[in-house]
Amino acid sequence: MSPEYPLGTIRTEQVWKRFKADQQRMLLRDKVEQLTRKLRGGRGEDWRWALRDINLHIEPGESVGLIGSNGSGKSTLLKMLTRVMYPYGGVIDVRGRIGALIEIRAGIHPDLTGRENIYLFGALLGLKRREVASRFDAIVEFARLGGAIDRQVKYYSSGMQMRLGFAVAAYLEPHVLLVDEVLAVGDAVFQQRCLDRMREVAEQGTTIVFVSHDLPAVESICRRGVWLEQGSIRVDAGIKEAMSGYRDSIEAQSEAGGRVGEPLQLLKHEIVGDGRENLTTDEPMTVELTLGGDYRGDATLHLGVSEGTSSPIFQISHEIRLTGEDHQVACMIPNLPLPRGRYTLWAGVYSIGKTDGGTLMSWHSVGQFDVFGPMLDTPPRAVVLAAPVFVPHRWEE
Ligand SMILES: Nc1ncnc2c1ncn2[C@@H]1O[C@H](COP(=O)(O)OP(=O)(O)OP(=O)(O)O)[C@@H](O)[C@H]1O
Repeated sequence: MSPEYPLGTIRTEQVWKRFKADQQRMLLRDKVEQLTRKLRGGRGEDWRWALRDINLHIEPGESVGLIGSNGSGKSTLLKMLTRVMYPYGGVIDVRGRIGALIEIRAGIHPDLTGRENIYLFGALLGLKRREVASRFDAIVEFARLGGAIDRQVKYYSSGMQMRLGFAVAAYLEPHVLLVDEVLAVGDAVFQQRCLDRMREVAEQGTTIVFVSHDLPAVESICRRGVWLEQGSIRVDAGIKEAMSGYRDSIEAQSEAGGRVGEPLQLLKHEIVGDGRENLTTDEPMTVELTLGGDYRGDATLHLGVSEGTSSPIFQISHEIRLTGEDHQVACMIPNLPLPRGRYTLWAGVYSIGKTDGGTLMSWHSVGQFDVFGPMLDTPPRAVVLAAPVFVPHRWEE
């Protein structure tokens, strides 16, 4: 790369990465194919592309969320940015000091104490001892390690190791901060503090690349979203646009989920408000369903509501008796606890019984609906709401 790119720049040009298929997880069919290739004089090796032609230009100070389903290549890309792995082809250049938390134990030496690890890491980043010393207290304080700082890291719990790893990565003032899923190891309060710290370092001009399946957390930190699908960049856009495309694709996949051949089908559904009008926050909502199928017996019907993603905000259940005829059932919620927005309704039916308990209609998204009413109040920075529930309330002073 030419030296004119400033510190904090990340550039990847036509990056490809492949792995040998995991021998242990290889299906018999793959094995037969591999042997056939060998017999025909081929190399007999089975490669899978984990990343295909990745071109990313990230400017200093940008905060980028890498999203995508399991196995789409997010961690592999992050590992290559930290130079833990090298590409098969293409060029990767990350300018400046890199702080990375990509695996709980990455970069942490178990035989050294927490203190020694902090100084070692600082030295590896090219910081002077004095520079590390001036940040030392902040690291220990953030990681809540107290007296354990002079204990060997091998005696730390995984939560303590993660806290040390994050504090070191985020407080030694890297030009680029790379964070993978690992935050999930910490408790909810610590996760909030990490998100808050990431926001702070972003504001100070550090470039951030954040990988997580916790979409609200990614949305609260990142301005730009890169959605990876089967090793390729599917969308590289503003975080809202990238998220909404990714969420739609999760929903489409679950709607397309193989329900053909199940004993029950959802023939009709309707979601209506009071007097069959629009749905409004804190007003009634009625869900009417017609189930078809010749199953006879007792079953549990589950309904759920999610906001875009596949994790419902709430879920309610009801026992029903199926007679083999079309079955109509309605559920009324007197005070809809949802603020203004677009939501997805989910449904599933499972039989009750000693001998034949099982899936009659698997859990899947049924349709979307809009709620009119107040917007949710904006929380303070880096506070991630697990779900947007409207709580009726009144203030007095
Ligand atoms: N060391 C490895 N050896 C063989 N295959 C690997 C290796 N690391 C990753 N892969 C494969 O590369 C692909 C991409 O994996 P990667 O872990 O980067 O995906 P991911 O998007 O981070 O997934 P997740 O969300 O589950 O963490 C997967 O098919 C995975 O099985």
